[in-house]
Amino acid sequence: MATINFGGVLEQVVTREEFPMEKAREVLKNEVIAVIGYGVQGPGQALNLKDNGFNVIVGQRKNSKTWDKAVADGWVPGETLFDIEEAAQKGTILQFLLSDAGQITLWPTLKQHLTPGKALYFSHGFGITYKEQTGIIPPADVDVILVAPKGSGTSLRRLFLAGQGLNSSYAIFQDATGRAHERVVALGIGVGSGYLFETDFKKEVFSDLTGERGSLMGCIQGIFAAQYETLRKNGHSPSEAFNETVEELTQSLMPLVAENGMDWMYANCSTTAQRGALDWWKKFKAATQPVFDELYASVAAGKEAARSIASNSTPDYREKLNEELKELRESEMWQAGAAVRKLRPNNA
Ligand SMILES: NC(=O)C1=CN([C@@H]2O[C@H](COP(=O)(O)OP(=O)(O)OC[C@H]3O[C@@H](n4cnc5c(N)ncnc54)[C@H](O)[C@@H]3O)[C@@H](O)[C@H]2O)C=CC1
Ligand SMILES: CC(=O)[C@](C)(O)C(=O)O
Ligand SMILES: [Mg+2]
Ligand SMILES: [Mg+2]
Repeated sequence: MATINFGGVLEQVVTREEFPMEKAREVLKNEVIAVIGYGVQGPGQALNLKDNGFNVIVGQRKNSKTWDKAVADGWVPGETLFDIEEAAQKGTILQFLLSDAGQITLWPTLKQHLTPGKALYFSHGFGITYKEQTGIIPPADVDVILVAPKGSGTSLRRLFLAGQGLNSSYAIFQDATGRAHERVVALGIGVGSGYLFETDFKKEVFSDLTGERGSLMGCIQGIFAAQYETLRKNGHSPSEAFNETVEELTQSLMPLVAENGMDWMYANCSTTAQRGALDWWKKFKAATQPVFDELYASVAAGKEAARSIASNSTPDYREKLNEELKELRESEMWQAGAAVRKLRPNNA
């Protein structure tokens, strides 16, 4: 473990330098890693593990779209692709990568295959932390571990193919074999993490649910929509409003933030912009702080979990989500966005 100073707080991280791929392969050489579920994280993690030389099989419902996707990705039925039960029986490490709601349905089946010494692996603290709601209570004689890539499974795969890596957190909920630590770190390196930072199941799910509802996904759409509306109300055209709200941010300014931080992005803008941004960010912070505190409380109380389980357990949940996504896509702002994207020189 390397000790790294994160803004004045010392934390332990695991990097690829100190835990190289050869070591990970050595640790897991006698394991069969069964990736259960082939949605977004499933493909990213399974393909990265396979390409990194691990022994991987995939478990997925037969006669489903994702079964066909697994076949198209090169998994061979009867050799490396099985129905969920068969994969769970063959695996020594079961990577439970169904949707959080799907995990509840499948748990009674999966549990039967968690024989002593196996490891149960999650990419989210959800099932374990909200056990009153999920009923997921693992037997005492298996390891229970977590590697949570901090990003989409799609990005995990893309970054791997580009020779880079996504950061992940890792946690141990139960160490039955004495090998939980080496198993979880080896898996974290194997799925393509750039480095791993330590957490626990509860902290992982509380921060993750806050982040995706907050600044990563929910809040950002909210502030885009609010600023766009103000500009439109005041007579600005859709192209002007979209450029000044989204396009400039994603194309020009966020890459600078990613590269070297907020002050660097500010420093590369005009002194006029810097003056205004330095004055106004505190006002926006004060306005949104109560909403973030409300959000965190809702996550901690299990209300966000309850809502997600209830809405993702209905048979038509996918259609309903697609309808809501369509509404977003067809809003004037994102239609303006589609037109703006087409005009980018590299798309033209
Ligand atoms: N989407 C992402 O990139 C990220 C996901 N995670 C976590 O990884 C885990 C997997 O998430 P996703 O890949 O997004 O899942 P997903 O929502 O794409 O579903 C994964 C698979 O579960 C199957 N499934 C759903 N309900 C089922 C049921 N009742 N019976 C059998 N199969 C069922 C689906 O067909 C799909 O193949 C979750 O715990 C999630 O919170 C963590 C980080 C990022
Ligand atoms: C991609 C990710 O990390 C999220 C947003 O937390 C998720 O998909 O659940
Ligand atoms: Mg996340
Ligand atoms: Mg999440």
